[in-house]
Amino acid sequence: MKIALLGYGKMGKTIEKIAIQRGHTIVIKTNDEDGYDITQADVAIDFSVPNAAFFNIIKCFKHGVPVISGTTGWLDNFKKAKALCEEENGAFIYASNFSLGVNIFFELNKQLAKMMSKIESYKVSLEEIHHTQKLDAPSGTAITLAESIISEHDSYSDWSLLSKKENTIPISAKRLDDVSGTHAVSYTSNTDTITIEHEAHSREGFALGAVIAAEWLQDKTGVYTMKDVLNIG
Ligand SMILES: NC(=O)C1=CN([C@@H]2O[C@H](COP(=O)(O)OP(=O)(O)OC[C@H]3O[C@@H](n4cnc5c(N)ncnc54)[C@H](O)[C@@H]3O)[C@@H](O)[C@H]2O)C=CC1
Ligand SMILES: O=C(O)C1=N[C@H](C(=O)O)C[C@H](O)C1
Repeated sequence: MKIALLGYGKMGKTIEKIAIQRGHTIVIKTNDEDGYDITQADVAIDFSVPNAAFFNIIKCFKHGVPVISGTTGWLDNFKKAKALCEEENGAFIYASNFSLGVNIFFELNKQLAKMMSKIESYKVSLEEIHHTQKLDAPSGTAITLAESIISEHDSYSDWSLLSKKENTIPISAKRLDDVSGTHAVSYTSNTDTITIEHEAHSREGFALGAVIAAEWLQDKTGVYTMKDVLNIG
């Protein structure tokens, strides 16, 4: 596959390594919004910055190039991107986290929230830890976890950074040197705490998931998720 890397930072470089190992060719690597011909690529992988992702994605739809996006912090425009994809008969996968481990963790989180919905004595909280260069907080993965809890648990209707309000899931976002990404969901009662946690050891799991998603999407049209790609849950 000929791959365009829209965003050639920490993730773009890791994806390049994994894509080449899997026999693909990188035909575009860019940190700019233009100055390249996207139609050279069979598929585009966008890991850029929050204010560039939407533009990069819709450019791919307009030129008939399937696109994977892992960029976080741009989801105010997600519904618009979905609608444009359908209008242009494009192909699109967005995931706040492409790693297999986190996608399994997403399913565990849903199951646990469903169980906990029946037990009033436990209160939920989320913690995410990332490297200090991260632009957005809370992380996209923490938002996905919180939204799943809200959909499964009767006591919660919103999330917020460090909220103490009833019905609102508090999220703590910490920034420490060199942390690839750690997410923990905790349920605390007066007597104990249950925690499920995912810790990424490097960026390779995210990158491998993104390349697998690109391989899967290549000949399709429509809007999909990692659940479709991995066939889990
Ligand atoms: N969904 C997932 O599995 C994961 C998502 N991410 C997200 O991916 C994004 C990128 O992460 P990193 O590579 O760590 O950041 P980074 O800061 O190392 O790389 C981003 C790159 O985008 C470039 N850029 C700026 N404007 C651009 C434009 N208009 N078009 C294309 N590129 C442009 C920057 O120059 C930079 O090189 C972040 O939003 C992060 O949260 C990161 C890891 C995993
Ligand atoms: O910026 C990062 O590094 C990461 N961002 C994603 C997020 O916001 O959830 C995924 C992963 O945790 C790494």
